[in-house]
Amino acid sequence: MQGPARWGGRATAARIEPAGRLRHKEGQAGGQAVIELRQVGMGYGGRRLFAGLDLSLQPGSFHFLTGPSGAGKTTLLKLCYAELRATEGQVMLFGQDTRSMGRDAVALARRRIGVVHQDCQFLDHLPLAENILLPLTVAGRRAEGEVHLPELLAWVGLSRRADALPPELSGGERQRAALARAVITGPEVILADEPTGNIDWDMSQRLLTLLVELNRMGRAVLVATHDLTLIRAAKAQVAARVLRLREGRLLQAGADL
Ligand SMILES: Nc1ncnc2c1ncn2[C@@H]1O[C@H](COP(=O)(O)OP(=O)(O)OP(=O)(O)O)[C@@H](O)[C@H]1O
Repeated sequence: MQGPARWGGRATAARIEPAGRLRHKEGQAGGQAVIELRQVGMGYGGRRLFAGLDLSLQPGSFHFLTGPSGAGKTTLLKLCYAELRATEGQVMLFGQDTRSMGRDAVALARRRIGVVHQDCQFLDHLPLAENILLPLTVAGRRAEGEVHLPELLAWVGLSRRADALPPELSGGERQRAALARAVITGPEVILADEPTGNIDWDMSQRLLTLLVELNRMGRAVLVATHDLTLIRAAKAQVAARVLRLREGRLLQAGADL
């Protein structure tokens, strides 16, 4: 595994952060949350999933979100990056209420959030490197990405797979590629939905380490996962808060985890 010592830790972190933003630390007194949900309610087709839900992600924080299948973890993540609009309450992105933001403002805020989706889809006809560059290509910032790409690929351990097509990748390689794609724009927040869903324990650990490293670089990280073993393993690496979504309520998990 490539650890911070091997690839240069913080110095490298600065280089894989093209946007050159941030360096907040968790616990900055009274600091503005990067994402905040206030009394949020959400449901589909008249069926309420949750209500009165509060969540505040501070810069530099690390949260796990757990809960039974169908509790609404993916839905909650989608609210956090304004993929969905809440049916009740306020969703604040970087201090702005999404209800009063136009489409462009929401799009700008979303660029500051990197998302690793549960199914991590790629364009199968494009090599891995192109897929990772895609968010910057679309934003007209491809050249910026090309400068950082070799180091980013090395960081996720995929230097030798740059030319591979997505269908040729293993599950763990896909997850790491998805993480690289999520961070190439230099987001301030990383939201990961079951990033270790289909990969073995060693690879889960490796992915966890990458997320912890991102967090040490100052990013807020929120990971939705069923995997309580992963959460327990993370405790040795990071001061993470564990939130449990269950029967429409979001609770801080106790010492039983
Ligand atoms: N677009 C949608 N339309 C209707 N119902 C939906 C939609 N998306 C999700 N649901 C339902 O909402 C509930 C919560 O789904 P969600 O995917 O958020 O849960 P989850 O906790 O992430 O589940 P899992 O752990 O299985 O991924 C489920 O019952 C799901 O079927």
